[in-house]
Amino acid sequence: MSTPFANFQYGIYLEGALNGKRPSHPMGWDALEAEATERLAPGPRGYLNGGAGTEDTMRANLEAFRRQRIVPRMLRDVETRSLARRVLGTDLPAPLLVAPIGVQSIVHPDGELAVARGAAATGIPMIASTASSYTLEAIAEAGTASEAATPRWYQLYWPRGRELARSLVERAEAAGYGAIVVTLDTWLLGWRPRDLQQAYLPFLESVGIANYLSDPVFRSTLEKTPEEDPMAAVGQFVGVFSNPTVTWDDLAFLRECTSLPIVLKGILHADDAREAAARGVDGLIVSNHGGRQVDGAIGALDALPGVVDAVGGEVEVLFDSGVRCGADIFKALALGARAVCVGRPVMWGLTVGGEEGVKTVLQSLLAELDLTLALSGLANVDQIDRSALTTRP
Ligand SMILES: Cc1cc2nc3c(=O)[nH]c(=O)nc-3n(C[C@H](O)[C@H](O)[C@H](O)COP(=O)(O)O)c2cc1C
Ligand SMILES: CCCCC(=O)C(=O)O
Repeated sequence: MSTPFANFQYGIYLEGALNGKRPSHPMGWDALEAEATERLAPGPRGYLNGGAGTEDTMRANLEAFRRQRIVPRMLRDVETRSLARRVLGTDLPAPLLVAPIGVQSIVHPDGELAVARGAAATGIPMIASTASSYTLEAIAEAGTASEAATPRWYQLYWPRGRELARSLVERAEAAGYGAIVVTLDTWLLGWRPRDLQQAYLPFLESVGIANYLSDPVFRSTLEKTPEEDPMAAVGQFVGVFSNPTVTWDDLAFLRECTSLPIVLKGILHADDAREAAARGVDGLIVSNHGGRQVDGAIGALDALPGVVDAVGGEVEVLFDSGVRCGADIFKALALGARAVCVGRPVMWGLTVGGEEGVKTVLQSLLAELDLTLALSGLANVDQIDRSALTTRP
């Protein structure tokens, strides 16, 4: 049986030919970005599209993909194909997830609820951010309304105060999230000139703090309820959302809090990957946060092979930062990623078309990946390896 994503594009051609019906949003990745960018108000636009400092690392993420080129093989019977892959003990329809992105209601009022629904419709797991505009419980419910089987993961910003960390993790486990993704690269927000220029930070408008306002431990630290004094709650959030004192030794505490797989997001150095493996974590995400944190940092794809070589056999290595099309997913898989997370393109789909836009972006990525696989002479994702690529100087 061929992949469930095969021939997605023929459906679009047919709709156009038979019914004169064109897709409601752009089908080219650059056009999608351009349309979303045009629609957004300056504050959210800068927040979504911007990076740290000179944005050198944000560009390096894209350039790293352009340096890798696929060398297709021929005459290999690619009629029967599969994108399916088991990731952290769960069978996924494809090695693809939606990266954790906070404050999604700044681009569309339905925010994470629309992403949860759009992702569930394709079977692709969403990683819900701690800094979401809706509570983690509401996001879980939105994601199960249509397709009960789609897994979801929870991304933790490790806060100041272990009891708050425990509370968030226990809530996520109770709400059916299947893994805890701890983000390591954002103990402090990076230097982001586009946001500084506009004095724009969504949290100051109370966006992205729903999980805190609904948390009994967080609420117990406030003198007045958030309903009585919203700005005091925002101030408290800014003070506790992330905890730069956390070290490797603290991971043992997290392990005590949950039996779910633990994934560390933001690993770039092979020695950190080895340390993570030695501490018994289940997975890593090679990521530089989309170039939003350390300007001048290595392009994420350039860091991937070193991390895979260091620990690929012991720990599942996932990837994000700079994925813009099906070929990019293929390239990251070829360099050893077990699965790939897509970030900004999903937000552009959300901006342009809400739930439908998210669904279209994910379906398009899957269809493109399937076609890239087949046209490269491969029948399933396990056959993608480094021999499929050549490096352009
Ligand atoms: C607007 C925005 C918000 C983000 N919020 C979070 C977040 O709350 N938690 C997190 O771990 N990463 C967050 N990230 C980083 C993404 O998970 C991911 O690493 C990044 O988007 C990858 O870069 P790309 O989208 O350019 O491919 C955010 C990224 C963007 C663009
Ligand atoms: C509290 C920070 C959440 C958003 C984030 O991670 C980003 O803007 O990159």
